Amino acid sequence: MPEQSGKVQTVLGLIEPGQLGRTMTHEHLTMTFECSHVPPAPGDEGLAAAPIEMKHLHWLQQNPYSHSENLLLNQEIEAVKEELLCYRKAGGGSIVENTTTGITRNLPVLRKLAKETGVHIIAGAGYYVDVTHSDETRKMTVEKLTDIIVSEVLHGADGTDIRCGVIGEIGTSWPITESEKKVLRATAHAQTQLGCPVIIHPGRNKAAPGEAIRILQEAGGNISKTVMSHLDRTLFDQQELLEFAKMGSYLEYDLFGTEMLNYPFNLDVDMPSDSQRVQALAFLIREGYEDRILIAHDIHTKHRLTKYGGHGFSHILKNIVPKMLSRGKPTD
Ligand SMILES: CCC(=O)NCCS(=O)(=O)O
Repeated sequence: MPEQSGKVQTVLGLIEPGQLGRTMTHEHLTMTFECSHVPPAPGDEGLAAAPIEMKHLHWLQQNPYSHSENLLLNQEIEAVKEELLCYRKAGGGSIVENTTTGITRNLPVLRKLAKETGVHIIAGAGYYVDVTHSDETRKMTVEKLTDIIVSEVLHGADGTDIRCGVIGEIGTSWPITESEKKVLRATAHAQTQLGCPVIIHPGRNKAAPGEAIRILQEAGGNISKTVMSHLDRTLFDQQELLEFAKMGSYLEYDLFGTEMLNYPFNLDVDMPSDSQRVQALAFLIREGYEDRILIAHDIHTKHRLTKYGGHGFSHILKNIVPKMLSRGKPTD
C-alpha cells in the first residue's frame, strides 16, 4: 500500500505519525453492546430498567452490563462530541476507535466527530467476537474474510468511502471458536498485505492472549505490530505476564477508570484498581517493556461518560498521568 506507507490513516485521510499527539489506542465513540447483556440479579430488575440517574450510579458502576440502555453508547453522539473537545483541551490528539463489525460501527459518525472536534480518529476493520458473527460471516472462507478486511482499509467500509486505519479490535472468546480462528487467520493475511497494526480482544482466560498470538503467528502475522488488549482483566501473575510479553506484541492496559467488585463476565477475576494498573505498568517498565506498553479507557457504555458521572475520555491525561509522575521512575 504505497500511498499509506509510513502514514496514519484517519477517517479524514492520511496524516504523518508526528501529527498524532497523545493517543488513546483503545476507545469506542459510538457502538452497541447488547451482545454482552447480563441479566440483573433477582430483585434488581427495577434498577435495570430505570432511567440513568445519580442515585443509581453506584449500582450502575457495579452492574454496567445489566442495564440495557447503558449498552447503547450510539445514543450519545452529542455527549461524546463534548467529551472529545475536553480531551483536546486536556492535551489529547488522537483516538483509535476499536468498533468492528458486530457492535455497530458507524463510520459517518466518526468522520463527523473528527471534523467537529479536531481529534484524529482512526477506525478499526474486521470482526468482533463469535456471538456477533452473522451466518454470512460464519460461512466465509479465510480468503473472503481477508478480502473484506483489506477492502475496509484500502477502499472504505460499510458501504462508505471511509477507510479504516487499523485491523481491530478482532474479537476472540475463550475457548476461541472456529469462526474466530478463521477471522484471526484472515487478520494475519490482511496484515501481511497491508502492513498495518492489528488489535486483539482476548477471551477472559489467562491462556487466551498467548493462544491468539500463536494463531496469528502461524498464519504469518507480524506480532511486533499487534496489540493485545485488556491485559488488566486477563493476566495477573507476574511470571505469566513476562512469558506473554516475550511473545513480542504490544501490551495494552485499556480499562483505566473501570473499578468494580464483581466482574460479571468472569467472577474469578478481581478487576484491578487504577492504582494496581499503574503498579503493573511500573513492573513491566522495570522489566524493560516501556516501549511496548499502550494505555486507554475502552469506554463502551454510557455510564463512563462524564454526562453520567463517569470518568470520561480525559481521565488518563488528567488523573493517571499525574499519578504515574508522582510515583517517579520505577528505578528511583
Ligand atoms: C467492545 C468493548 C469491549 O469488548 N471491551 C472489553 C470489555 S471486557 O471484556 O474487558 O470486560
